[in-house]
Amino acid sequence: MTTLSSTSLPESLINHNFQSDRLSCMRGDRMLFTGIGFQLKAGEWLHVRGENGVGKTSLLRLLAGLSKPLEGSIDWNGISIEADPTSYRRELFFLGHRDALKDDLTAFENVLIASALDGSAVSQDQALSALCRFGLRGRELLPVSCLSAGQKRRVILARLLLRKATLWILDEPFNALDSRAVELLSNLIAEHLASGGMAVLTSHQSIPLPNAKVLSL
Ligand SMILES: Nc1ncnc2c1ncn2[C@@H]1O[C@H](COP(=O)(O)OP(=O)(O)OP(=O)(O)O)[C@@H](O)[C@H]1O
Repeated sequence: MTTLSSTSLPESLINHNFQSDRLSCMRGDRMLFTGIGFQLKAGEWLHVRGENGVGKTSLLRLLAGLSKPLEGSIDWNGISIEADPTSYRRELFFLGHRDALKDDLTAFENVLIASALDGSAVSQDQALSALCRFGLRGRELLPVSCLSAGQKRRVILARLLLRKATLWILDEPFNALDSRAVELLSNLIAEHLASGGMAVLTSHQSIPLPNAKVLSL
């Protein structure tokens, strides 16, 4: 297995650290999990695995700061994500189950608006080239409502390409993708990790990426 040399990373990334300790989560009257802990450093990723309904999405929503744990801590660079949620969100890209696209806008408009809201200045050329990289040439000016499930997913992945986030939290990112798009996304995640990024993914499939840590719920 390849390991990242800390000397090959920019100074600003070497000390990045994402960590949780003793997390527990309750949904309805059911305790989904207790005592969950992990630590990720620059270039590492966490594969969250488990059967349907075990709590993977619930865990990712906690890690993204979208809901609160019953107990336990989640720290980004040694600081609780609750203490400075704005800085944390700037470093984060979260891909949930739902596509989070505006159906009446085009793929191109969706990418431009999402990037503006993220605070990343993206040019029209960059947006078009990201959509093309994900095979959407010729589809970029269609309303998203006219795209297939896999094409909608590809629009989100074009956003991922443009977003300069250090931590990617991706819930079932390979869902609805064909084999070409799976390869593109795998390459994109590999590039992200090689440049010192981190990722937390759920997937029922094995993912051939280096520097994996596995968390089985
Ligand atoms: N708001 C809620 N209220 C009550 N129960 C909930 C709520 N959200 C989730 N659950 C329950 O919590 C359990 C875990 O759901 P979750 O979506 O985290 O599972 P998962 O491991 O991601 O499943 P899958 O592999 O099917 O996507 C499920 O039984 C679900 O019905």
